[in-house]
Amino acid sequence: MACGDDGKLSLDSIRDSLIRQEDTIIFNLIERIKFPINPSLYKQQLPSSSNISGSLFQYLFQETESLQSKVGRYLSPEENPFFPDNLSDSIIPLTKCTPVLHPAAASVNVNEKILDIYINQMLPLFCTEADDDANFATTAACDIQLLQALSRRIHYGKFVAEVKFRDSTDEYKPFILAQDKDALMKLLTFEAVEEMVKKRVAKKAKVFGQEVTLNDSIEEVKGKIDPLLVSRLYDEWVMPLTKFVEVEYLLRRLD
Ligand SMILES: C=C(O[C@@H]1C=C(C(=O)O)C=C[C@H]1O)C(=O)O
Repeated sequence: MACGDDGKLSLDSIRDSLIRQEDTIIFNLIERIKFPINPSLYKQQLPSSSNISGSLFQYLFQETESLQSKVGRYLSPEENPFFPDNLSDSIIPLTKCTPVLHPAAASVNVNEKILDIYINQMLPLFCTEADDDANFATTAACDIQLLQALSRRIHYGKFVAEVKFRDSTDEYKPFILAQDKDALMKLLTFEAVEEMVKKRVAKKAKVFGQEVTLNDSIEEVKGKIDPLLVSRLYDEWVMPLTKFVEVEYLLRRLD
C-alpha cells in the first residue's frame, strides 16, 4: 500500500497483496531451511571486549534495521521495526501524502511475539537439529529476510482492518465504542477465505519446492519443504496474528 494509493484501497487489492506476499514468505522459508537451526546464533554472548550485549543474531538484526532506517525503511506504514529503540533518523525526506491508516496504527507492533514464536516454535518445526554448521552470518541474513516478510504480512492486518472499517463503519462502530474484542474478531473473520489461504500456501510450497530437472522420466522426489508445515504455519501463527493486529488496530480506530 504505497503512498498515494488511498483511492485503490479495496479488500480485493489488499488480498491480492497478501497472496503475493505468500510467495516471498515461502521462498524465504526454503532459503532458511537449507541451514540447521544453528542455536548458538541466538544464544551466543559476544566477548565482553566487543562492547556488544545480546546474541550475535540480535546484533546483526539491530544493525541491519538501524542501517535500513537511515534509508527510509520505517517511513513506510507497511514496515514495523523489531527494535524500535535502536533506529537512526532517515536521510530520505518524508514524502507528503495523505496517510491511509489512522495515526494510532503506529502503536500496533507485534514483532516481539513474532520473534519469540519464530525462534522457539518455528525454527524447531522447520529446520533440522543437526550440529551448528557455523554459517551464522548467512543463516541470520535468511532469518532477517523471512522475519521481515512475516512481519509485513502480519501487520498488513492494519490495512485489512482499515478497509473493512471503511466498508462497514456502521457495523464496526458500536463494537469499537464498547471495546468488544470478541465481537470485532467475529465480525472481521472470513473462515472460507482462511481455508483457501491454507490450501493455496500448501500448493505453492509443493510447486516452489520441487526439484526441477531436464529428465522428464524421473519419479517425483521429495520437495524442499513440507507443504503441510507451511499450511500449519499460516493456520497457527500467521493468520491468528494478522487478525490480532486487525483487532488491536480497530480498538484504536476512533481515538
Ligand atoms: C486478512 C483477512 O482477515 C482475516 C484473516 C485472514 C488471513 O490472515 O489470511 C483471512 C481471512 C479473515 O478471516 C481477510 O479478510 O482477508
